[in-house]
Amino acid sequence: MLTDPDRVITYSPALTVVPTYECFNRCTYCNFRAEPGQATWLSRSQLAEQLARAKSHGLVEILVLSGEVHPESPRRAAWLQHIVDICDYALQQGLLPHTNVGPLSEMEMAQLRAVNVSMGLMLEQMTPSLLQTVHRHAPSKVPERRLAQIEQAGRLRIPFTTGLLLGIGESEHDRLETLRAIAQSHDRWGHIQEVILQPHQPGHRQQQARSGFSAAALAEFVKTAKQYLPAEITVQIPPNLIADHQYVLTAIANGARDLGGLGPKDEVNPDYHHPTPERLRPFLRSAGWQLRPRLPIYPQYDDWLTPQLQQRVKAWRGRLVEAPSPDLTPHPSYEAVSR
Ligand SMILES: O=c1nc2n(C[C@H](O)[C@H](O)[C@H](O)CO)c3cc(O)ccc3cc-2c(=O)[nH]1
Ligand SMILES: C[C@H]1O[C@@H](n2cnc3c(N)ncnc32)[C@H](O)[C@@H]1O
Ligand code: MET
Ligand code: SF4
Repeated sequence: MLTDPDRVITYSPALTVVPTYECFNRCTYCNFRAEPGQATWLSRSQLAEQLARAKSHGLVEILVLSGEVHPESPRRAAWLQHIVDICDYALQQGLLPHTNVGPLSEMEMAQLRAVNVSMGLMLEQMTPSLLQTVHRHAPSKVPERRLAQIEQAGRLRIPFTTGLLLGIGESEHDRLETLRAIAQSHDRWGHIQEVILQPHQPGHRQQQARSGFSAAALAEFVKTAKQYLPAEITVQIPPNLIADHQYVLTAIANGARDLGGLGPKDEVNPDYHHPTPERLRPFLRSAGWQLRPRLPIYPQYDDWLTPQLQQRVKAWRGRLVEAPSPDLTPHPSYEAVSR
């Protein structure tokens, strides 16, 4: 098939799996968390059911997103093991896990490395001023701590996704500092495959409703991100958080090339449905862009993985090459599953 590689926009057919919603942090913008002790952990039968559904819909990535147990809690080890078990089971089912569960010790991260094809942690923003506001009760969001995580991932050679949460009280200058920190870490380790520009959008569950980050400002910020980040890092934007889809095209014109995980439910922002690839494809095509599924690991990192994981990834790359989209097109009932 002849396609201009410069006119391709990617997404990852993904299902988000949540080990637990309980979280000891209280980010004021969060629509996800439950009080520690007040949420059950995902059971094996629930997981089995979700993964079966993911497979029937042609999804490939299992995005493991979790609330967090305090690093010093006696329940921390069980929490980590629960996450490892989920990734393990997803691999057994032929799916590819990507875990983003907050800061991890070096041992914890090394353990997850063996069962993930890539991992992630949003840097959010580097300015410590947010520790007085949205992150006042969120020890996991200490910027130096998160930056140290990104460094740790580089040392462990883990293909990594990070990003900025925009519109949580940071200044324009703060955003540049955050981009610079990511660029510097990548210069040291070369491990950042993509950077998510995540516009904060208010949901119905959050503690403090501030207004969302505008679609126009996001599209404009893509330009800045492209200036500050190394060219090989892909800029990702979430189409469900961009109310007016014309701005998706503006963001693409400004350098965004990926639409992130598209799946039946956005667990982080349940008030905002993902558009289906079927809906996005003709819309992008009319502007001259081809929408294509990708794996949660970018090809340049395949040889960083253990031989076992490389084998899994290779099997999927074969399928992606042979059948760029029909094979991965979600089932027609996809929209019906939303919410
Ligand atoms: O891979 C990631 N995807 C993130 N996603 C997107 C995710 O890829 C998917 O859009 C769905 O959640 C998949 O069902 C977010 C979506 C939101 O609405 C808000 C925040 C995030 C944050 C992440 C993230 O940190 N890592
Ligand atoms: C998993 C990631 O989700 C992001 N996140 C959390 N809450 C929201 C929200 N209301 N809007 C947008 N992004 C959010 C944070 O950046 C976190 O790190
Ligand atoms: N708790 C993790 C973080 O904030 C990931 C999920 S957030 C909904 O980084
Ligand atoms: S954003 Fe993540 S760390 Fe913050 S409260 Fe929600 S689940 Fe916890």
